[in-house]
Amino acid sequence: MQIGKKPTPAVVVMGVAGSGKSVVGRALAKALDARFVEGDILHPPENVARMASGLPLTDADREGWLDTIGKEIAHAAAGGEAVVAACSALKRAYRDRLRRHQVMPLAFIYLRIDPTTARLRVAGRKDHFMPASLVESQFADLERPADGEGALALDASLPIAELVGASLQFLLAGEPLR
Ligand SMILES: Nc1ncnc2c1ncn2[C@@H]1O[C@H](COP(=O)(O)OP(=O)(O)OP(=O)(O)O)[C@@H](O)[C@H]1O
Ligand SMILES: O=C(O)[C@H](O)[C@@H](O)[C@H](O)[C@H](O)CO
Repeated sequence: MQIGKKPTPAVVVMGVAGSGKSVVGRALAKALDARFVEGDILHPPENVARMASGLPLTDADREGWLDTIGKEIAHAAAGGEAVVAACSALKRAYRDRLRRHQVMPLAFIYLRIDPTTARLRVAGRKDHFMPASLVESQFADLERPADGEGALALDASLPIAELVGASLQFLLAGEPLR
């Protein structure tokens, strides 16, 4: 989809577990008429088993998973589709790994949240493999996006509609996306 004269957006909604990547990403994809790529369901079974058993993923565990997501984004973009992916993308190296697969610039929406709220949200979610005990490790790994990374940081406690509105504004304003 082409929005005005801007290029078709390719966006990653990132942040720690519980920050709202899935709900915000899905709503943003709907607003953009974009393909939604859910990172959670692209983990290999061994990653899911590791998290479910209370062990955080290592850099090595995440490599193949990031490549799968990067390729999904690139595939949609190559077909001319707008695409929104939900992926924790906690470290700079992970974001660079996602970028490596792209011909087009990749924008990031970073959902900023405090540990207590994240833990409460994850604990309150009953149908998910991620235990609340792993939230602390997510913050330990988190490297906030730096200036120049093409990221918009938003307060994850805002209502979903506001988060989507601010994301759309950022994408449509054609901020430098790399
Ligand atoms: N802005 C928000 N306001 C209120 N509740 C929210 C908001 N964003 C997300 N939530 C709720 O918090 C919980 C976690 O959201 P969600 O599953 O989207 O997070 P996530 O970042 O995708 O987590 P994970 O990476 O663990 O899958 C859900 O119950 C969701 O409904
Ligand atoms: O990088 C990671 O540690 C994982 O990808 C997690 O973030 C999960 O995908 C997700 O958040 C589970 O709820």
